[in-house]
Amino acid sequence: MADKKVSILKAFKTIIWPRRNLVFIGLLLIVISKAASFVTPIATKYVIDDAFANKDVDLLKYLVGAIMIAITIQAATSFLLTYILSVQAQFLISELRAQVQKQVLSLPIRFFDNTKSGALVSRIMSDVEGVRNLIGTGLVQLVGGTVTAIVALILLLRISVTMTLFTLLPLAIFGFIALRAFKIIRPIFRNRGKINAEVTGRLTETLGGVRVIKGFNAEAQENKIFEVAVGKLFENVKKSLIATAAMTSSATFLIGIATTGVMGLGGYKIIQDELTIGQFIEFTVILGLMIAPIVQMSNIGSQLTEALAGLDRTEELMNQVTEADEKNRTIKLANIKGDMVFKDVSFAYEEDKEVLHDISFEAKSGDVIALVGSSGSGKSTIAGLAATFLNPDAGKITIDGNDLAKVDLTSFRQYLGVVLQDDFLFEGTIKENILFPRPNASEMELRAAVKAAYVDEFTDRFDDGLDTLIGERGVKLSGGQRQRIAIARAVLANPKVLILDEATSNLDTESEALIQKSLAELTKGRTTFVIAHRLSTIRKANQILVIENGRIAEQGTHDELIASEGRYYDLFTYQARI
Ligand SMILES: Nc1ncnc2c1ncn2[C@@H]1O[C@H](COP(=O)(O)OP(=O)(O)OP(=O)(O)O)[C@@H](O)[C@H]1O
Repeated sequence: MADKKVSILKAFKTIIWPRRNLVFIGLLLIVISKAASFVTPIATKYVIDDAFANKDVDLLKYLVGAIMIAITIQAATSFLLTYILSVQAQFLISELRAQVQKQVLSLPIRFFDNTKSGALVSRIMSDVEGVRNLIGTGLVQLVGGTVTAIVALILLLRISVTMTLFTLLPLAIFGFIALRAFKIIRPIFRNRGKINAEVTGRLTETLGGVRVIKGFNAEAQENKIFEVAVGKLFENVKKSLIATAAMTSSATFLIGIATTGVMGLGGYKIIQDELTIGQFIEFTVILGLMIAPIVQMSNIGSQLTEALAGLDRTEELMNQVTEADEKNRTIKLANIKGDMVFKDVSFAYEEDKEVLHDISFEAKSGDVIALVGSSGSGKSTIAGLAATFLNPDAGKITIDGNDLAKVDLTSFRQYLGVVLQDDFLFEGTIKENILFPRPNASEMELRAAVKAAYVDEFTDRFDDGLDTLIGERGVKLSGGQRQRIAIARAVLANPKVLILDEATSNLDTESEALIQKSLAELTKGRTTFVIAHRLSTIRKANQILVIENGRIAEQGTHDELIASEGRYYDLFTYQARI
């Protein structure tokens, strides 16, 4: 998968061809600009050989005028070139970023379990930047440069065949070296993106987990890991620098040889009266016009290489199967009641390591299903399946009789709500965080949600109330307060199916009581799967599933399970004791 490369042809088809008009204008501009660049050397020859020799002031005026016009054209075209192409390239970069971000968000949860978020940030932000060189001035320069080199070559041959042939040999050697160097440089660039993503990924994690790092006094270890990672990055940059430097210096050396040869050979021809001084100067300047693009090629070549390497990685990401790609998801739910049935459901995260076995139960609309059991028994996995974050490997989950594996995800998830343990709050105001699932909810709905979750109990004490900023730039909230915001958010979303992962952290009794009340409010009339830690929640549940090693060990209401004095009874009496 990693070796699949974006070919120049493909990049041409998908990126350049759709913008052919702009690229064509770019090419036209570069041809005009390059054509204008020949005016100076040719005019110089006439200045020296004719105007000076014949003391022809009129010719001099005419030639100086021509040079002035040519220079103006060059300046204008180069400005337009950058303006048109670079702006278009940046526009394309923003478009691509948006596309990649969209793609990333449409990937299944399992993808995120295995990918560092920092790495994804780098994929979205940096990898697409390479197209700047494809659509921007890079490619046009390359084409323009090649055309210039060919025209220059013809002009040089017309001035002196021997001198031209003499310069071609070192240039051919350089071309050969450059081609070899690109082969070496491309994988280095490919790798750089990968290393960069790794480093950013680790760094994001380090900063996010700073409490754990400090708490375990693990700074030194973390520094070491980071040092090794940046070291790898350095090695990569060093390699590409060396390869580029070798190319540039061989260019300097070989061009030096060519120029020296021209000087010697040309000087000899002047002495022999086979060449005029004007022609000699014309030759030297035109030679410059031919060499410049060839040397530039090394630069542009590595830019294009980088662009293609970035696109390789983008392409890899774009080829990942998204949730929406699942073709069998054809049932669009228009409205749901919320009856959910698990029938013989099995699931494995990794092949041959089944973590859920033959899970069967029914959740009637509005029921609260409490999932209890020891750590790692499979409670979150069941909740993940109910939320369509995971798909069963065997068996079936139905919603109102429809196979959940065939249901269009958006149509189901609009009726889904989640309140997770460490619920995610964004930087912004409390109000924005509550409105997050339904930004256009009315003020009344907002108020109702705020009341139901007892958020006003603490926001009333803030000067800015619901408009108080939270997060890095605002107030810090307690665990209980954060939970209440998450609950208000879920109330506002008004889901039919609710996944609730109760926080295990102990809250003070007052906060606990408020959360109890708000949860009772939230679960009313919704099919709720709750990974339950609170006895009060469990007691009130319509059905308790005791999960052990991926199986339902016991199933029933609190009273039933207590009466049967089984696993639940043990768990309950143990918890009640402490
Ligand atoms: N993303 C994953 N990839 C591979 N294995 C996983 C993944 N997530 C969970 N598991 C495994 O699946 C099993 C069930 O995990 P699950 O998270 O459902 O348990 P749980 O009952 O919710 O545990 P806890 O109460 O500790 O949260 C565990 O053995 C766990 O190691």
